[in-house]
Amino acid sequence: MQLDTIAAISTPMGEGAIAIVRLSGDQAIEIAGSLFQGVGGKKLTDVASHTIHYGHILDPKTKEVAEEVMVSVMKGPKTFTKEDVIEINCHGGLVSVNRVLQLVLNAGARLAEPGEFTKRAFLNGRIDLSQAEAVMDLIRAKTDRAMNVALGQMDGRLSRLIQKLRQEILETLAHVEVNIDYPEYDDVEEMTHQLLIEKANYVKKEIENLLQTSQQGKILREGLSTVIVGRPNVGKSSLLNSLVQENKAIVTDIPGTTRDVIEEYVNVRGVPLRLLDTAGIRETEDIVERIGVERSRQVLKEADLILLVLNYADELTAEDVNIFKAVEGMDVIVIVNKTDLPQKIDLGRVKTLAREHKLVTTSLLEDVGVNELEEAIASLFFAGSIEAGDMTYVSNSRHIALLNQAHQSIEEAISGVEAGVPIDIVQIDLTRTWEILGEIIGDSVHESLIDQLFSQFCLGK
Ligand SMILES: Nc1nc2c(c(=O)[nH]1)N(C=O)[C@@H](CNc1ccc(C(=O)N[C@@H](CCC(=O)O)C(=O)O)cc1)CN2
Ligand SMILES: Nc1nc2c(ncn2[C@@H]2O[C@H](COP(=O)(O)OP(=O)(O)OP(=O)(O)O)[C@@H](O)[C@H]2O)c(=O)[nH]1
Ligand SMILES: [Mg+2]
Repeated sequence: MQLDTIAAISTPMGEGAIAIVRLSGDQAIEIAGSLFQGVGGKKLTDVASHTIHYGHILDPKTKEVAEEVMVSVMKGPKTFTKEDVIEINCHGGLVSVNRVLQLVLNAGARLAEPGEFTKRAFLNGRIDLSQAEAVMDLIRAKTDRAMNVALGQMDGRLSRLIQKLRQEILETLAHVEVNIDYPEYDDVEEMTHQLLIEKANYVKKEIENLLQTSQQGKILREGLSTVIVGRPNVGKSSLLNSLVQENKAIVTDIPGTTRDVIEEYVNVRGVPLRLLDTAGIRETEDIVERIGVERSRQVLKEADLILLVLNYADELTAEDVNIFKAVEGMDVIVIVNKTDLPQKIDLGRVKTLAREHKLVTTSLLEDVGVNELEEAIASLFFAGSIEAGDMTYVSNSRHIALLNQAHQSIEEAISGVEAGVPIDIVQIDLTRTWEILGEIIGDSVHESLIDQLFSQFCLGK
């Protein structure tokens, strides 16, 4: 594929030890060579591939030294984009790296769009779409486990599975075709039906298995949305601080301290949590606090896990009971906090209200019970099973949506065969399933979708 030469800063925009301007395309080496002055006059166009060279970038107009650099020269196709790639390693700092980028653009490169390097890796056949999406997940991974899922997908784990299923469908279609072409055998119709049902059920089951990993996959990717709720002053913000092991949320003895929802990511025994501290729920005249309480109620609805905090040193109130009602049917851990103070709460009643939910007592002030709470969170979710390293997880909502569609169309094919629908109609459903699965790996996707996906990447990636 013939594409123009692109360039961008591939390191974060800020102060760093080193910053990289990356170029990719036919003209990459020539453009960099026109600006580079190496030791002893060596030319980038003459050097061996996959070598790095010390020298200076000169402004061609003034002949002045713009930067002291190391330049990597990598000739395609053994590069990330499969094109010629140049990486100019500059001193960190925005001015220097921007100056080099400007010179590179003046010398004939075009500023890359966000994700355009990875898009080229895709267009040139190095990676498929689900692998490219994994690159993005990798950058955004917030925990080790999320990163491992992304690495697995980048490695093509999901792609291989999808390809296997597509191959299965293709072979089935071919088989059916042959049977139709030789209808002189008596039992051909019977055999075709049986084969179709068998194969389609296999594919359906595999799709279901994948979809089953999607909840955990999504949790690994985005973190388990965990909302801390409770009346004012029970210790919700103290709990957030204790779990993230930092004073992120303001804690005071004034009820109504937290007004807005506070969000923090934390890894609790390998379970990635997106932890949300909320304003204490109560009736209030204070306008700001009231908005806060309303927000608390809203985030509650989208939670995967509720940490419901009660005060050990206070009697249960109607508000506490209301909060129990608001979280009915959700995954809840009940935390009775402030056990260092004299007991006023009726624990028997708490147990009745908590029903099957886990109950943990804590004194956040004295750091008691936090271990038990972490244990409860971990056991509630992965039950250790996530450790199984070579699982394939589906975590991307685009993939999940496509798998659901594929599942529906394969079901239609199966019920079609069972209802005695003509084979050519069934073939259409199977072909459709094959196409939908292809969209996951980018085999049959529209260009606008590809553009949209890659535009979500960082600039320079
Ligand atoms: N400096 C730098 N670091 C980087 C990248 C980069 O582009 N530049 N990457 C960019 O995201 C990642 C590494 N990803 C890469 C993937 C494949 C190839 C590559 O050239 N593969 C060839 C050659 C392998 C070989 O030497 O045999 C190939 O598979 O054909 C390079 C980088 C992370 N670190
Ligand atoms: N004695 C005791 N005090 C605690 C404990 N946990 C928290 N506190 C104190 O209780 C007060 C309220 O704690 P916060 O964490 O701000 O409570 P909150 O639920 O976030 O309160 P709002 O944001 O107002 O809803 C603070 O003075 C904390 O230091 C505990 O286990 N024991
Ligand atoms: Mg608070």
